[in-house]
Amino acid sequence: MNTSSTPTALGSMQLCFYGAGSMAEAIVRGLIGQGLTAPTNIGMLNRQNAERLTELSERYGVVTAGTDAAKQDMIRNADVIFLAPKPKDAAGVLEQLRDVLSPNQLIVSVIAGLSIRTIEQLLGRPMAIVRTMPNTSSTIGLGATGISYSESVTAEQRALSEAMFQAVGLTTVVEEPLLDVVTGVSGSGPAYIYYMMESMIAAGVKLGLTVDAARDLTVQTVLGAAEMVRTTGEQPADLRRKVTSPNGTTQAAIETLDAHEFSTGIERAVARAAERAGELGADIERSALK
Ligand SMILES: NC(=O)C1=CN([C@@H]2O[C@H](COP(=O)(O)OP(=O)(O)OC[C@H]3O[C@@H](n4cnc5c(N)ncnc54)[C@H](OP(=O)(O)O)[C@@H]3O)[C@@H](O)[C@H]2O)C=CC1
Ligand SMILES: O=C(O)[C@@H]1CCC=N1
Repeated sequence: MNTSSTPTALGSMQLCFYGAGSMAEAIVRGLIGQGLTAPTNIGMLNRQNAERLTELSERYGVVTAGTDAAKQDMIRNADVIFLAPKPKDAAGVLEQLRDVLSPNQLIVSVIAGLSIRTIEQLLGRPMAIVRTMPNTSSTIGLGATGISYSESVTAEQRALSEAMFQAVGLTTVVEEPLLDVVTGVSGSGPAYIYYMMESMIAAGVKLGLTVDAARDLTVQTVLGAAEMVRTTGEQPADLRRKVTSPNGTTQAAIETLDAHEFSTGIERAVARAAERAGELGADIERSALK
């Protein structure tokens, strides 16, 4: 991935991941793997799972904070704070941060549905906030991240945050309301592909392939199809037509998918995920107004 625009400042900054789950790990692994910062510049904390923090520290060499005092220090000393708890825990986390943050710190949220306005309400003031929607493929540098900014985010902070997410994949800056759509397409998207792969593998096995053969063939098919779209620049629909011989096997399969309303199902799934992101955000907003 392109790291040529990486601000050199990042290497000397302290990052704090508030929440040490799957998404936080995916970003941390990507940042370290791409050499964007040293593990010792990365702090991670969670609510109570000490075993998880030990695992992360052993795996990546990051600094972790288990006690309340260590957590407070880590937050206070951070230049950039990534908010990575589940949406249901977000209001509590922001209330804990309210009196600890200072105005020069940059907040980067990965929390689905949580708006910049609600973050500011819960923090009690406007701040430099980067709202993002990444995905777990950031782990291997192939993430896809949508990004929006609060008004006070400076050009330098924008460059910094885009460089961080470009280090773990591609980024696209969108108007904030569209982040829910990004959630439906690429935030949740890996799960749709995994689900399809599960079905393809199960079908192959049911029809006589070994599990290994069904898995290998499915993985290579998905990888090859994605690379074909990416490298040829052709539309997926055109590439699909090239596989589909008149009255052949693919046509028979696509007709079967159509009979099960495949496209409608995917469209509805993306729209429902986007809608669900809005619902999660509205729930947090209600907590903010209490
Ligand atoms: N997973 C994904 O594919 C994606 C997730 N996201 C977003 O990322 C966020 C995190 O998701 P994910 O990583 O899957 O979730 P996980 O459940 O894996 O991780 C959540 C983390 O938050 C910590 N946490 C919860 N409450 C607190 C608290 N009060 N103080 C400190 N830490 C706390 C948990 O700690 P403990 O274990 O100790 O309770 C845990 O480390 C969500 O908001 C989600 O919307 C965005 C894009 C993709
Ligand atoms: O399922 C979720 O809510 C999170 C957000 C996007 C992917 N996982």
